[in-house]
Amino acid sequence: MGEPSATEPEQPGEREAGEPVIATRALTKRYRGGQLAVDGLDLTVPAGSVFGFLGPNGSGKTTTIRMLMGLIEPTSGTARILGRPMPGATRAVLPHVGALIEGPALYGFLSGRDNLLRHDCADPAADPRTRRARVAAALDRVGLTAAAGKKAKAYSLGMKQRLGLAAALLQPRRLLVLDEPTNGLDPQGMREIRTLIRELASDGTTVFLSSHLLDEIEQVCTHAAVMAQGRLLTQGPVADLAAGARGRLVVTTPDPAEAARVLKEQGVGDLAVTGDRVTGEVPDRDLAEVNAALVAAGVRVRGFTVERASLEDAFVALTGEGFDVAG
Ligand SMILES: Nc1ncnc2c1ncn2[C@@H]1O[C@H](COP(=O)(O)OP(=O)(O)OP(=O)(O)O)[C@@H](O)[C@H]1O
Repeated sequence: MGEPSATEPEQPGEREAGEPVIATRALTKRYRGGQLAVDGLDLTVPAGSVFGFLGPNGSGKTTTIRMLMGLIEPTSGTARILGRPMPGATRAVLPHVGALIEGPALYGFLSGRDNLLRHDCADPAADPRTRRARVAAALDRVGLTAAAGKKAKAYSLGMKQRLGLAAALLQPRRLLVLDEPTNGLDPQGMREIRTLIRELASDGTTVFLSSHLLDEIEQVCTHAAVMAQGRLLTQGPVADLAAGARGRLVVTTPDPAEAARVLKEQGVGDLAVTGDRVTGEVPDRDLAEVNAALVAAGVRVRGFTVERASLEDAFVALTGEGFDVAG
């Protein structure tokens, strides 16, 4: 690790409470072949957040993560992690960052425990005197203590992923960067990893995870950024992003045809009738008046609500198209 200068703190970012854990300005990557993979990205990841980096395949998530971790140089723009510039401060920053990128590198013929011991040996910052205890604690953390003696090749995909997370947790971390941590897992494996992420976050670790799964982001993340074709569409608290898209008015009634007619008169657009449910865009006028108009027209109203918009609604509103997760 380099000598700290008079102007740079030795512990990255600790001086600046409240400073974002990740901040990029106009971060751009054009690959040699000419492909503009990331285009002018301004990303702000608050300390303590579980930050979902969402986008379809090919939208530039992995390229961004590789720039953040100092694995590739940006074409232009800047990235700061824990208040320090990347890739310049890579050696000072990375000991505080646990990463799981493109699946864990494991030796199948070694046990889970021996994989972690080996991994820790390769880390020059790791203290050999505390190695066994740290490996045991990391195995415990991810629920692999009972399977620690099994060869890694006998592990399920979910167990391998958890072992990869354990490797990232051998040291106390201020930031965890996880690239598609549930990719390829069955629903049970996904649940386990999501639970683990929530637990890690509740200890105060900032977690930055990429995903192409909208519901995953809604379930585990406090904040999110949405990427499409290398560009940032939006970022912020998940609740705000979803609220940015308007919900839908839902009227439940045994008189759906008459209800649809009245709602149309009341200025409700994009009406759809399915069984006893009539849905439409939330109109600009007072909903009490809309409801009163239904009742005045003799429509028997069983239910009258505005369904909360999901992150998917927000995405559709932003892009004008569905969120295609194929591939
Ligand atoms: N090494 C490379 N050289 C040239 N082009 C690349 C390279 N790596 C990625 N790309 C291209 O850059 C774009 C963004 O890719 P990237 O892998 O960052 O997206 P992603 O959102 O992480 O997608 P995925 O989830 O499929 O990994 C894609 O068009 C991809 O083909």
